[in-house]
Amino acid sequence: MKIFSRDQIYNADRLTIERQGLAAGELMERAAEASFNYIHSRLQGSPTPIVVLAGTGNNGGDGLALARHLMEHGYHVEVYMVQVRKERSPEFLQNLERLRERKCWPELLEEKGPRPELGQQHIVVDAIFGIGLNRVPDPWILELFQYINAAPSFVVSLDIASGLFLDRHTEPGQSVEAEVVLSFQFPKLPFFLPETGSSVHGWEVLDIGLDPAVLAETPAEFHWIYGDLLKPAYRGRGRFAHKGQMGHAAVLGGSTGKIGAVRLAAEAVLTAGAGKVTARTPRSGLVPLQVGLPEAMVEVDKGKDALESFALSVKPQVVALGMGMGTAAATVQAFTTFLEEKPQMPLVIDADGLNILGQNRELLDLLPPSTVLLPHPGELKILIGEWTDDFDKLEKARAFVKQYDCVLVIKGAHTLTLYRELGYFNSSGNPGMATAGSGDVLAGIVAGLIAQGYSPLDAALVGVFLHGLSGDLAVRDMGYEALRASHLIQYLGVAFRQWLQPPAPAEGQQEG
Ligand SMILES: NC(=O)C1=CN([C@@H]2O[C@H](COP(=O)(O)OP(=O)(O)OC[C@H]3O[C@@H](n4cnc5c(N)ncnc54)[C@H](O)[C@@H]3O)[C@@H](O)[C@H]2O)[C@@H](O)CC1
Ligand SMILES: [K+]
Repeated sequence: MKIFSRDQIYNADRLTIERQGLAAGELMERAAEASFNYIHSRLQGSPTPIVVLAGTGNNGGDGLALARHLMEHGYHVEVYMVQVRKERSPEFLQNLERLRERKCWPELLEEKGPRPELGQQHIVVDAIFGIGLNRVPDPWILELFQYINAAPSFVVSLDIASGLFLDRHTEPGQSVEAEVVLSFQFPKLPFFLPETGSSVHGWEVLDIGLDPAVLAETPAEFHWIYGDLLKPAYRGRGRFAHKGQMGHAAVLGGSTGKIGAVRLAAEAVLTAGAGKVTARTPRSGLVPLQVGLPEAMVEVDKGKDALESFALSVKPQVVALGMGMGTAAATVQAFTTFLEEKPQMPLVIDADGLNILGQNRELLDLLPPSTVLLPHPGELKILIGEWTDDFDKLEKARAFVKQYDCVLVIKGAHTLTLYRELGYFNSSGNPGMATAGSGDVLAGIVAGLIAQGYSPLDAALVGVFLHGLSGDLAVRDMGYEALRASHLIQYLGVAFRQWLQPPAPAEGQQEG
């Protein structure tokens, strides 16, 4: 699903109005009806009091139109006009008039004056600012946000949590915190970034019928990725498949005390469907790997505790390296030699592989095109430098990807994969996956997919998605606390099966 910029949203609105020959206010009416349907289907007419806080732009207009629908269906609604500025948009005024025709006179909420009572029994509809926010709100409005956030009411924001900028950083505490955002047509970029996403506890995309051709022909820089979108990438297995055709991945890494990382990655390679895996570790890895993972072939290095050479006696389709590897001088030298010899297969680089690259930046220039790098935030910092906020991080990461022509997978909630000009946010996964070895498993899955012929980008997107889905399935049995990286491998088969099931009826709901 595309994530549009502000200009793209306004443009899609405008073109839809033109092409569908809509009257002024028609799209707002659709947004209000969709929001009403969402709320009504959940409240089912219950006498919950609803407080609508409307700004004076089109987001406020959405709020007023929604209030009208709610009142017409017998809900108890109090409407407040938050005087964010003197100007009022024409569609706001149109909807204000419609409310007045129905004998509803919204109360003005200004800098001075009383605040509405917001109790546990209330639902608050936050329609103060939408995507039109272009400067930090006045202090009294920020205080109003704080007042709303401190209240025990359930907050539903229209389109975006008021105060969040669509395309730049919002300081903590300067936006409404929404239990759910009813986001029109597209999810919004700040939902996916840790700093701003934390004020959006859940979100739902509501279809307001923007012109499908406009949506299709507008290229988006960011995408929200879920399983059905990835299905065309599935490569499957022929009936006459044998292991020699299903790909061979090598996993290079480990150091004494961290051999388990290689074991997890190698096991994930096989569980993701690759035909063969070779693990290359220091000598101390031989016994644990042979005993722990009998399906793997093991090559040991002359170094006892750390890798001193990356020279493989086999010719795999992909090499995953770095997990548990350490940064001993001999290992750095071995990695350097390996890159200088221009490896002829795709690489998947994780953990200490990334640390070595960050500390020896000349090596970055030696990476084969489309190398997959899988940093967590700490490793990302080593690669791209410090950032001031998430939007700055995005910019720096995109510049890095452009410079080194790599697939950069930034791990975390909504793992973000960047390649060339585009970014893809993942939809699966949960906080239980924040546990040791989780990244090793991901690297193994991605390598296992590349071995089978997936492009590095497809392997990253599918791998990240299945890894998260596996975590979501595992957590149902394990709970968040007990979930360990091994479980992500254990549930991978079920994740594959669930991914490939026929699509369920479309529903946009998503926990943010
Ligand atoms: N354009 C359309 O056809 C549609 C727009 N819709 C709604 O319209 C919203 C966008 O509406 P607007 O563009 O009117 O913008 P907003 O309603 O978000 O904001 C209103 C106006 O306030 C001003 N403003 C910005 N920052 C301010 C600040 N800090 N203090 C005071 N004033 C400030 C801006 O001039 C802005 O246009 C969307 O988020 C969505 O809710 C929906 O009705 C669907 C259709
Ligand atoms: K809002």
